Amino acid sequence: MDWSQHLIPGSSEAFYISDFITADEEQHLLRKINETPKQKWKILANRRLQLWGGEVLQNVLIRQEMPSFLNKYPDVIGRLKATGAFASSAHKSPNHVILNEYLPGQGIMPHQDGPSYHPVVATISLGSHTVFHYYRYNSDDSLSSADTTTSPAKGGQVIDSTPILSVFLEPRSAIITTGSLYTQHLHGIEETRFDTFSADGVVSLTNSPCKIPIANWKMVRDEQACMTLHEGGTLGRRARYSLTCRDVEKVASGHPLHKKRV
Ligand SMILES: O=C(O)CCC(=O)C(=O)O
Ligand SMILES: [Fe+2]
Repeated sequence: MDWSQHLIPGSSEAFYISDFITADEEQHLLRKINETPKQKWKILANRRLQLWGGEVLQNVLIRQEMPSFLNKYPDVIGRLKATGAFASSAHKSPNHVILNEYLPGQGIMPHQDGPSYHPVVATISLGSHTVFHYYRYNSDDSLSSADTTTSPAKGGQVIDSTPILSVFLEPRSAIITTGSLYTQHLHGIEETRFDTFSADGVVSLTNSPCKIPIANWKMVRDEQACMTLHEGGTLGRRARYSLTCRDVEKVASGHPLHKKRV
């Protein structure tokens, strides 16, 4: 993988790959996601999610088999492994996937992913674009916080509401976040039904008058998105499904792979 070609301008730790999966693969994944049994969904206050590869308990993965739509067709896991992004992680490959569903108007508050994972995350977007922001803490004395999968800032740390880096994620793209962008910063998606852009890749934030440059706007391929980013305009969000792929460094031994632990 020629990483320099995918490096997001303004960052040395985030990489954007458009069309990481094909439109046919995306349709297949969306169909499989729709067909998963209801009880596989975990219902949160403002979105639903599924866990694949197992559950993480006290930073340890209790393994379950990956579904074939993640490691056979399409072989998302193998393709991510082949990029080399996980070359220095414990298993040299993601072993855990969170599938998040965002209906229009849903998002995820700024948070850190916590210490269970090797500090590389690959996120694949399906079904809709979104705008993804990275934030920093305001104070220097910020403790490195989260001990769960997605916990908001804790312990009185103040988050700077102006993102340090903002990216446009097309359906079928992958974004790979590494290093201090993972370990020291937060990430989140605003809760909005529409994203409003002004010319040359600038997005309006929903909760403040701020306008923020989209760092990867010149890397976007989709024709309509490209035009909107160039000329300004509004893009409505559709239902987005994201695959957040990571390597949980500690894996419990001695548990049969196929049996779910209760
Ligand atoms: O949906 C996304 O793109 C981000 C999800 C996320 O940050 C998480 O699951 O920790
Ligand atoms: Fe996250």
